[in-house]
Amino acid sequence: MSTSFLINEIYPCLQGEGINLGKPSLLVRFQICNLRCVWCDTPYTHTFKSDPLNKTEPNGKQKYIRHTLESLIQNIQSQNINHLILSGGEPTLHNLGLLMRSLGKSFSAEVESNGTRIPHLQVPNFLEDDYNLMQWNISPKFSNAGEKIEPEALKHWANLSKTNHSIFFKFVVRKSEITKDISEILSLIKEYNISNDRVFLMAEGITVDSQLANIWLHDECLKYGFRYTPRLHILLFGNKRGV
Ligand SMILES: Nc1nc2[nH]cc(C(=O)O)c2c(=O)[nH]1
Ligand code: SF4
Ligand SMILES: [Mg+2]
Repeated sequence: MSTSFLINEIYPCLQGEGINLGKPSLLVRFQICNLRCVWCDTPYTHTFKSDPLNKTEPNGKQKYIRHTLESLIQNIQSQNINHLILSGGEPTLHNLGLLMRSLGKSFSAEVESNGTRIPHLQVPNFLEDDYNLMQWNISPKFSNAGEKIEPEALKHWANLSKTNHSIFFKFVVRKSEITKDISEILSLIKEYNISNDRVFLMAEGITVDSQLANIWLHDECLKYGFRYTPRLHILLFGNKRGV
């Protein structure tokens, strides 16, 4: 059976978060997630309340597309953008190694992952060398998301980050609970020996207001030596699909 990829949407955009903020990119959003964060901003990748069930169609036809490796590559190559954001859902539920090996060296990529999985142990055909084919933006979800971290998986990413300089950690925090969030993040990075320099803090929220007036976040980042990331697409467009 050939490998297939469940794709929710593909669109050009400027990377809105993290170390490549502002970089022209093609966002490839994979369907399915193994978590259920309370503040998830992309529930349409894995719940049946919104997308992918199209309520206007009698049989609730699903909106995501099952691509073969070949058709996904064709779609990506036709868009003339050579930097990919592989997001979701949880993209590591799909074979990203095979995808990037097949696309070849003219494409670069960064993965937006929740860090609960260990691809070379859990994804058939994901090779240890494949980690070097993309940057990894690992965003562990903890109590503020109503989720728990996967200790073995976080240990894996933390260990890999010692030798692989393209691994970053992005923690979503809330102004209303910043003391609790920071204290959990500090104990996580201590326990897993993650360097502060690899850590981004990002304010939770899908409204323009939630991304403004974040001096509190600036101050926390400066205090602990973390990096600050805004959410550019939310600042520019608010809560909108495809941006
Ligand atoms: N512009 C833009 N940049 C992004 N970076 C990560 C995104 C995501 O949804 O994971 C995202 C997104 O949805 N839009
Ligand atoms: S890991 Fe990401 S996509 Fe999955 S439920 Fe949490 S926020 Fe949503
Ligand atoms: Mg997102």
